[in-house]
Amino acid sequence: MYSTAFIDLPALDAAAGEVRLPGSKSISNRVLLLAALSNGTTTVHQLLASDDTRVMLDALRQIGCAVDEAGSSVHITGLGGRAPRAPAKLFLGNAGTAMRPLTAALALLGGEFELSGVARMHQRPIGDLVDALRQLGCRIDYLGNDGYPPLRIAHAACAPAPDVPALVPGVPPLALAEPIRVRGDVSSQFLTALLMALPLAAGRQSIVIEVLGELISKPYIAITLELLARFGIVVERQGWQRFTIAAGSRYQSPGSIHVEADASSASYFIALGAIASGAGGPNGAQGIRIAGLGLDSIQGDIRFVEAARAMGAVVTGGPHWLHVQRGAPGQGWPLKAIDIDCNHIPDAAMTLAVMALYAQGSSRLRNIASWRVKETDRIAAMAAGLRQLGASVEEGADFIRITPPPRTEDWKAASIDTHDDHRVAMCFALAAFNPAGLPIRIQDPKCVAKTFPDYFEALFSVAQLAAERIPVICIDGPTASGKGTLAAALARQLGYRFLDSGALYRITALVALRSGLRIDAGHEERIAALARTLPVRFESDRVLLGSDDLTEAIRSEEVGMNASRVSALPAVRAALVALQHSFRRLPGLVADGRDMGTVIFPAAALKVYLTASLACRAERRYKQLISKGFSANIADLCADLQERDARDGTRSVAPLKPAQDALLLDNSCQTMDQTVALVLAWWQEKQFGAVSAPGRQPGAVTAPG
Ligand SMILES: O=C(O)C1=C[C@@H](OP(=O)(O)O)[C@@H](O)[C@H](O)C1
Ligand SMILES: C=C(OP(=O)(O)O)C(=O)O
Repeated sequence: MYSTAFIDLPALDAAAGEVRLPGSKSISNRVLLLAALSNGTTTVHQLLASDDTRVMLDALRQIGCAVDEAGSSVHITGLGGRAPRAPAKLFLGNAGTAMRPLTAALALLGGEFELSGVARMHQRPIGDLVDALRQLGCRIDYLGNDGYPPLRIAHAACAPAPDVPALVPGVPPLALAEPIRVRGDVSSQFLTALLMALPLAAGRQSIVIEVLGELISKPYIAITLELLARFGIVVERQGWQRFTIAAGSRYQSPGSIHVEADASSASYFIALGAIASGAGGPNGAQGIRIAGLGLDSIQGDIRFVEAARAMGAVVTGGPHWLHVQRGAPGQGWPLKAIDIDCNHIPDAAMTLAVMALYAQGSSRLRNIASWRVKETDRIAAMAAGLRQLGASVEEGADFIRITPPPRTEDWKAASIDTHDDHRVAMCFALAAFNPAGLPIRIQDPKCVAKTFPDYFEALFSVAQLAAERIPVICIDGPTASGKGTLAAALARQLGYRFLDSGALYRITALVALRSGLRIDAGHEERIAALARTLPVRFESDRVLLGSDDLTEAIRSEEVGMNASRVSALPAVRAALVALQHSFRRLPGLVADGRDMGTVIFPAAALKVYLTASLACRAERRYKQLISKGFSANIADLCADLQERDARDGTRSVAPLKPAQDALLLDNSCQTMDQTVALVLAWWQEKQFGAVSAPGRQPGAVTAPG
C-alpha cells in the first residue's frame, strides 16, 4: 500500500494483463456477521483484508466470537445463541457495512455497547434504522447528534435467541406483531441491517418488514437475501416493499464459504480496459483480464458492465473471469457519452464519471442522491476533481453532468483531493490516461485501504508506459554529500522505486572478494560476469542479494574503497547498466549515484548534483561511521574523500561530474529536511508548473558550469 502524502501518476499509455481483485466488501462483512450469529465455525475463504473488514473482525472478537485468521481464510466461531460479551466499545471506522448491521444485531442480542467511528461516520445517517429498532422496543441513545453515530445500545428488549427464554427483567418484549417500518430512500443498509438481525427474534413468529419510500440501491438487498439463504434464513419478498422472515428462522453456518472478488473494485479495471489501448500484455495478451469475478456475480455492481458496454467497452466473461478491451476506433473509442439512472450501481457509477472524460459529448449520471451521504459528499468531490482536470460539470441534488475538456490542450494537470474516500482516489487514477500526457496527483492514496489496500500496485501491474517516459530523478554527487539520504527520502515521500547504484558497485566488490577475485583489470571480465546476474533488491532500508541481507556488510570503508576500484572497470560498468535500467518502473524512480544523470538516465526529468564542502562531508561520514560502531578519524576521512573524489573524477569511464542539465545543490549549510523539501519543490514544479510549487530557497542553487 502507498502510505505517502500523495502519489503522482505519470501520464499512462496503455494497459494489458491480468488482475486478481480482493474480495467483495459487501459480501465479506455480511458473511462475517452471519457467521458470528450462527452456531459453530464458518471458514471464510478469500475474505477481503481491508479497513472495513478489519473493524468488523475486531468488533466480533470484542463481543466474544473466536476469530482465527489463517492466510486468506478466516475461521469464525459464532455466538450460536450465547449472549455477546458486554459492555463493549466498538470502533467501526467508516464502514457502513459494519456500523449499520452491528447496530441492529447488538440491539437485539442484548448488552451495553457503544458504537463509534471516524469523524465522517458521525456525519453519516443512521436515524432511520434507529427509529425502526426503537419501534421494536430496543433502547438506543445518540451520544452526539441525533440521527448519527456515535450511539449507545442500552439493552435488548428480547431474549438473545429463540431458545433462550430469559428476558431482561423489566424490559418489555419486542413489538413484533406489527410490521416493522423502515425508510429505504437514504440507505439500503438500514433494511439490510434489519434483515440480517431480525431472524434472531423470528423463532416463534414470522416478522414482517415494510419499506417506506422508494428503496435505493436495491441490488444490495439482493446480496443480503442471497447470503441469508446460504445461512439457512428464508425471506419472502413482495416487490421491494415488504419482506417476511419465516417463523422458526435459525442461522445455520454453511461450514465454509468463498467470497467473490469485489465488483465495485472491478469497475476501475473494466474502465481501464475500456480507455487504455491494450498493447500486448504478457504472452501477447490484449486488454485486461479480471480474475475472481464473473458475469453471474451476486453483486449488483456487476451491472457496471452494461454501462461500460454502452459507452463502448468490449466485455466478455465466464463464471469467474471478465475480459475487457477498448472498442474499435469510431465504434467504441472514443467512448460514447451516456445518460443513465445509476441508483442500482451507486458505488461503481463514480467510475463512469471519470470514463465520461474520454467520451464524446456530455454524460449524465442520475438518481445518485445517496452519493452525498457516503464517505464524503461524492457529487461535490467528483465535480471538483473533474473541473480541475478541465471538464465542465453541472451538479444537482441527485445528478452530475460531465462534459470533457473540448480539446487536448484544455486538459489540466491536477492534484486531486480525495477527502478520505477510497473511490475518489481509485477512479481519478484513471485520468492518467489523458490525451494531453499530463501527470495526475492523487492525495492521500492510503485512503484506498477501506476496500482495496493494494489498488495502486494492481494498477501499476497492468499499466504500461514506455520505459523512457517513466519519471526518473537522478541524484548524483561525491561521497558523503548526503545524496543517498536525500535520494532515499525522496523515494519514500514520492512512493517511487529507489536505486542505490553505489550499492550495486559495493555488492559487486563484496561478491568478487568473497569469490576470491582480486579487483583489478586482470579480473575485469570475471567480475563483470558476476555483476550481470546479481539478484539485488532494495526493500525499505535493506539491501538484499537474493535472501542475503547485505545492508551492513557493504557499508564498511574497505568495501567502499573496493567499490570505487570496481567502478573504474569499464566492463563491470557496462554489465551493471541493464540492471540499473531495470529499476525504472512505475510510478517512478529515484536513482542515486555518480553517473545517473550523465550516463545511465541521460534523459531524466530532474537531475540534481548534490555536493557539500570537504569538511562537511568528512564530518557527516565520521558521524555516520561512529553511529554504526565503526572507528573513524576526521583527518583520515578527509584524505580518503579527496583520494576518492580524484579517482571518481578522473576515471576514464563515466567520471564523476555534473550533467549539463543538472541543478547544482551545495547543501553544506542545509539540514537534510531542507534539502529534501527543496528537491521536492523542484520536482513538483517540473510536473505541475511553478504556480503550485512551494517557493525555492534562494541562494541554494547555482547554475551548472
Ligand atoms: O449494503 C452494502 O453492502 C452497501 C450498500 C450501498 O450503500 P447504500 O445502500 O447506502 O446506497 C453501497 O453504497 C455500499 O458501499 C455498500
Ligand atoms: C459507500 C461505501 O461504503 P460503506 O459500506 O461504508 O457505506 C463504499 O464503499 O463506497
